[in-house]
Amino acid sequence: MERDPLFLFAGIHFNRKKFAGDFARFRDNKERIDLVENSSLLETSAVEREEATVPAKKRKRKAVSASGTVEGFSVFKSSKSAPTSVVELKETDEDGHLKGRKEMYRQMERDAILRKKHNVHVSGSNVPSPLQDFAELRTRFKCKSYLLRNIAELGFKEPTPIQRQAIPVLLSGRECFACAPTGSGKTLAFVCPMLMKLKHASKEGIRAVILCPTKELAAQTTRECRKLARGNKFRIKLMTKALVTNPDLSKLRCDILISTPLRLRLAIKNRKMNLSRVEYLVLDESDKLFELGLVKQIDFVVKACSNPSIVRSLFSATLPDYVEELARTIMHDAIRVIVGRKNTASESIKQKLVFAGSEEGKLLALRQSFAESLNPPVLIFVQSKERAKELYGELALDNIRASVIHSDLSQVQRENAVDDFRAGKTWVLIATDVIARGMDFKGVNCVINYDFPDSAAAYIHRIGRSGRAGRSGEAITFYTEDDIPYLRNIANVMTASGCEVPSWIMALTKTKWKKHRPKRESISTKPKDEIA
Ligand SMILES: Nc1ncnc2c1ncn2[C@@H]1O[C@H](COP(=O)(O)OP(=O)(O)OP(=O)(O)O)[C@@H](O)[C@H]1O
Repeated sequence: MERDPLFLFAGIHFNRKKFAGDFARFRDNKERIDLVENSSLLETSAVEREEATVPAKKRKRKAVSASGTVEGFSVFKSSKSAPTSVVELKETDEDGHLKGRKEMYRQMERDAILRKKHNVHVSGSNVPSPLQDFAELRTRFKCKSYLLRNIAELGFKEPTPIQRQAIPVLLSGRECFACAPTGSGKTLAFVCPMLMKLKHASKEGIRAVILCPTKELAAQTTRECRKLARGNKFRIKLMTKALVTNPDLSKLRCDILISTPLRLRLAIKNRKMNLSRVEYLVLDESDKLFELGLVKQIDFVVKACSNPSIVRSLFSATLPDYVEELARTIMHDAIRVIVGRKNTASESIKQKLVFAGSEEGKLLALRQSFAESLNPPVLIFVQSKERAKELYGELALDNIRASVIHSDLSQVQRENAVDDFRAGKTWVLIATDVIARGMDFKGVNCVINYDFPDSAAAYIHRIGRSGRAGRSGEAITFYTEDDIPYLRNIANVMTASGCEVPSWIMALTKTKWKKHRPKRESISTKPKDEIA
């Protein structure tokens, strides 16, 4: 009887003596690679196991699309990557060969244990070993001391789970799509290997590009990049409005460029920006970038990054199936890294649903919370800029130190709102979804969804502004009658991250989520013409 190779390598309990016969079948190098592949499959999560059991028909369809192209999006396909083995079999003679194989199995076991400990699930062939610690960056990958020093100065003692696995994947030249909870250090997971791969500043043009869905996030990522690159002479540039109006960007001296897709597209199209030397491309918040409206711009940028040895990666806290399927078909031999369960909220956030009855009820509940228990800084999300202005007006009446951010404000005003909140000058920041993704406000104690989010992903990203980097946080979501059909969707996210939900909510039928932005009564208690 053929034994399932997965069975052979079931983690640390493998009994080599008992299965010596099976063992002998795995002699040559080709099989060694198969085994490494299989062992990585072993570590897949329950979610991935579910995928393995999808009906054959579905799987067949996937297989077909994996070899074909996605309509209007075929640009990722040209990439080459050099598969890298974690354990090199150095010995060539028979004894040495055996010794090498033994060491390889031991390493596979160690990798499996480490991944299990940190809840890391991988799939793809020949997955590099996760990092034990940051020191391994030097011993295994010859990381320069400036970077290790900067990591230490930022107070990072241990790599986070996504950093443990995604960094070696990218350093091995493999493409990667990664999904890890909000606030779990994804930025370092892609910036660190990027700095290591680029090695030093060069005059050869743009060599790395990071795409972010919003200007605020692009600015934040630029700052983080610069902090990590301190002591090296990399030119790290943010694609600002001023830069994009420069008539000729063909000679821009820049190693790393961080931009939103729209600005970068303009720069390529109208300002002769040349991305043909880009070796490293990151799509941060990739599911947002793949949303309708942005996908054309992404396609344009990715095509412009025509270097055949480019390494591309996708990072997000939410990775819907359609983005994953797209990524599967367009990336070359990519490794998938998932921390925890896909599309769940960070477990360090205490989540609560509050029935507010009406719009009036929400304002009352908010005022009451401020009076009784709310511990600033607090971030409040509403569904539109009009409502942000209205709520800001109301909180001003209560003398609460609040600021507001929405798309009607100038870039400077938006930056000031974020900076004031960061610096503690304001305690409450009222926002639309413009800052729901990626923004890292370290000490946010509570996120209030004043208006119910319009999707599960929006919920996960919004509440993920608190409970970051292992800190605890709180999230309160107000709902009214209008929101009840969608309650169950949020409740599912809550239970998946360990929060309790009343049983009547779990008994509601799940509604297929359309963008849920009902027309809501005005928040304002002031006459209309007095609202700023
Ligand atoms: N190894 C580490 N140890 C401790 N803190 C870390 C480590 N790596 C990153 N951080 C900190 O964790 C916080 C969150 O990191 P980051 O913004 O990269 O999260 P993220 O996973 O990208 O979140 P989001 O999905 O919301 O964009 C930051 O304040 C960062 O400085």
